[in-house]
Amino acid sequence: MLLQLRDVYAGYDGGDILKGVDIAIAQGTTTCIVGPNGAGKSTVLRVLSGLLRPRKGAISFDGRSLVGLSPRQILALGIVQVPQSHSLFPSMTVHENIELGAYLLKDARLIRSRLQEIQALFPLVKLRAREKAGSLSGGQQRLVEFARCLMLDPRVILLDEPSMGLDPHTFKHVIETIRLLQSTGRTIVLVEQNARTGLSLADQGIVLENGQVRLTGTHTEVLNNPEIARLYLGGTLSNT
Ligand SMILES: Nc1ncnc2c1ncn2[C@@H]1O[C@H](COP(=O)(O)OP(=O)(O)OP(=O)(O)O)[C@@H](O)[C@H]1O
Repeated sequence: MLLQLRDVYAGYDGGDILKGVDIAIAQGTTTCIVGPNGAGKSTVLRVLSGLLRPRKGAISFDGRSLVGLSPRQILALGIVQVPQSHSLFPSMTVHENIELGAYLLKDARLIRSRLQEIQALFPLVKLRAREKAGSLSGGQQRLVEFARCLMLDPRVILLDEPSMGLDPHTFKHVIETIRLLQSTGRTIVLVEQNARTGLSLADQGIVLENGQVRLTGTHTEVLNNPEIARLYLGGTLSNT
């Protein structure tokens, strides 16, 4: 397994939010974590990115422990989180924003070649390179945020509720962008409120409830689990 959490306990001043979480993620797959508000989904991403140190338990990435590493060290190992929207600098150009994604890199040639790869994958990044990021549509800005994270050539991409607050058009754009990231063979860990959509993008589905993994399975196993369907995927999500 590329990424593994074993019996992880983590939380804030108020006590543990994650209470013995076990998650195993294979290289090149997409895992979607669903569950009710407050279940600890974002907290799982926080322990993976190093923003929150687990109180107990093990987290390993490609055979090495991540516990105790700083967010910067974890980033340098190739685990990046795409920030929730509005993280671009609107008065800077698209190109300048993309370049900021390379801030850990020193080698100008490497930066150039990464930029070319990203432009090939996201033609918009080249087409609109000189325009201010703030002049792009919401969906285009999200796309630039996703593209920017590729400057570090990450092995793992963490996405926290990428669909949150988006209009249907932008939402479609974001789903297409996630599919594009998947096509590059990246490992993706996705937390998604829109459980049906999130799970349909994923190889593996994880239902987190009250800081514990309630169910792990393929996305169809999770989608078809009668109890899960009733609790989390019921009528309200059926038309998304
Ligand atoms: N920085 C923080 N300090 C203290 N408590 C926090 C902090 N961040 C989150 N919490 C608490 O931890 C619990 C789990 O939060 P988390 O964000 O992981 O939930 P979630 O499953 O992602 O749900 P949501 O969809 O509501 O974000 C919540 O009760 C929340 O109030």
